[in-house]
Amino acid sequence: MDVAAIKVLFEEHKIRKVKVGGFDVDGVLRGKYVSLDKFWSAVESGFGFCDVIFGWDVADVLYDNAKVTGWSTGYPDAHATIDLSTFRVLPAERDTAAFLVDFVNKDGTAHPACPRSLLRRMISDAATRGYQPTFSAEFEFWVFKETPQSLQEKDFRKLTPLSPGMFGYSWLREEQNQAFCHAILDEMQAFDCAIEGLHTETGPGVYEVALRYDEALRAADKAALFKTEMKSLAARHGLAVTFMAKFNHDLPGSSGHIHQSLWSSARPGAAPRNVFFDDKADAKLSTIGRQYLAGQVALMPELTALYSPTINSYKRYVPGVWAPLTASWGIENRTCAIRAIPGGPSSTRLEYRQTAADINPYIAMATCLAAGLYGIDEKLEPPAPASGDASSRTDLAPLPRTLKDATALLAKSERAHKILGEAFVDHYVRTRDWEVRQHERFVTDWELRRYFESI
Ligand SMILES: NC(=O)CC[C@H](N)C(=O)O
Repeated sequence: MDVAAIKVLFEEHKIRKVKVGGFDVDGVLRGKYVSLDKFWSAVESGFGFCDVIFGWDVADVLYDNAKVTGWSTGYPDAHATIDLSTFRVLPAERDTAAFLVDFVNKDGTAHPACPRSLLRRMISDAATRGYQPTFSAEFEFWVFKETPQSLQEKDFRKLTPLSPGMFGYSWLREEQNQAFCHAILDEMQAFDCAIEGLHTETGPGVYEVALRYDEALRAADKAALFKTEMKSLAARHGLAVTFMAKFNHDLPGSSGHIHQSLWSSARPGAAPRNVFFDDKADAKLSTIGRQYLAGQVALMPELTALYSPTINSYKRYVPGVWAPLTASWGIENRTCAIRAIPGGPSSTRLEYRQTAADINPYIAMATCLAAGLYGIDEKLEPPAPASGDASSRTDLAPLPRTLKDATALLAKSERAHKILGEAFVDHYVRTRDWEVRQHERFVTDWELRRYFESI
């Protein structure tokens, strides 16, 4: 989209203000309002954005081990470039346009810690092999009758869910919360985050949304923006949502599954077709599809820290709640980390099920793509598809069960460094190492309840 097209859109929507933002390593959208004058000059030549957004953690505490920025560099500005094609109007601020930015170095190369730039690089790696990745995300999230203040006051405990009881696919609960459900569907459509399906999952106040598929960068934008915008939308309804992987040990976790296929044109100018589809193959999955799948299965344990980024991600990995425990795949098998979905020429695809709602969509999608392309490059053959409960199989590689173990595997993975780039993986490992250390020193309420009196 060029400047002239944006000017027409600004006229049409009577835009008076602009908000620009970029996603950090934890998938948090960091942004600000800018005046129209500032916006137009930034469109021309970019603008400065303090690089502390890559120097602090999810709670704005400064890393003690980062190399990309820090006290030693003085936290200078990173250079941000506005992606005009991400134009949106904010649902609750109808005169305010929103744009996403990419972070770049002074020489124009991508900033090593910028997740959106990482995904761009993987998409361009796919393009050099002739493939266009088509992705989508689905998220489960829990909704509470709480506000940001009440969450703090209650210390995140004894929260009131939007609705009581276990009631999956509940026609009733949706009707009882109709204003909220309609707002999700209508506002997300208007915000270019179109939803294919919305339903209650099993648990008090838990919903699942399937976002419509799109070209990978746009799919990641939609996933990341959905999570951000959902929090604002809920607040306007007097509600709060969480995308934690596991907010309560007694209830199911929240998935963040990623649907994937690669598309390619047989010759220049021809319409692209889904190269995962082969009508004659098992599960309709072509050789390219099998190789892509094999790459993801082979690299799954060592890339887990990228797919499961928080301490909490690993609490979801328990038996009996459809969260995978092994590096496995199966045909229409929801106990596996990857579900092959045999469909028609356009719908045959892979569902990556290891990931939870706490993913940074850019990093998770970039990692899926990098691992899949690795499988194609190496012409890997996947293991036999798992049937029955793949989580209880002891012959399949287990997934790491803590962020500490997953980070150690990632740190020593030569393949991860090769396919995702030294600079990004080095920075990412540092951030996860920090996260582990932050957690290790913390005394939890579980410890107090268990040991305080009795030990
Ligand atoms: N929708 C589902 O397949 C359930 C997923 C499950 N809640 C998980 O954490 O992975």
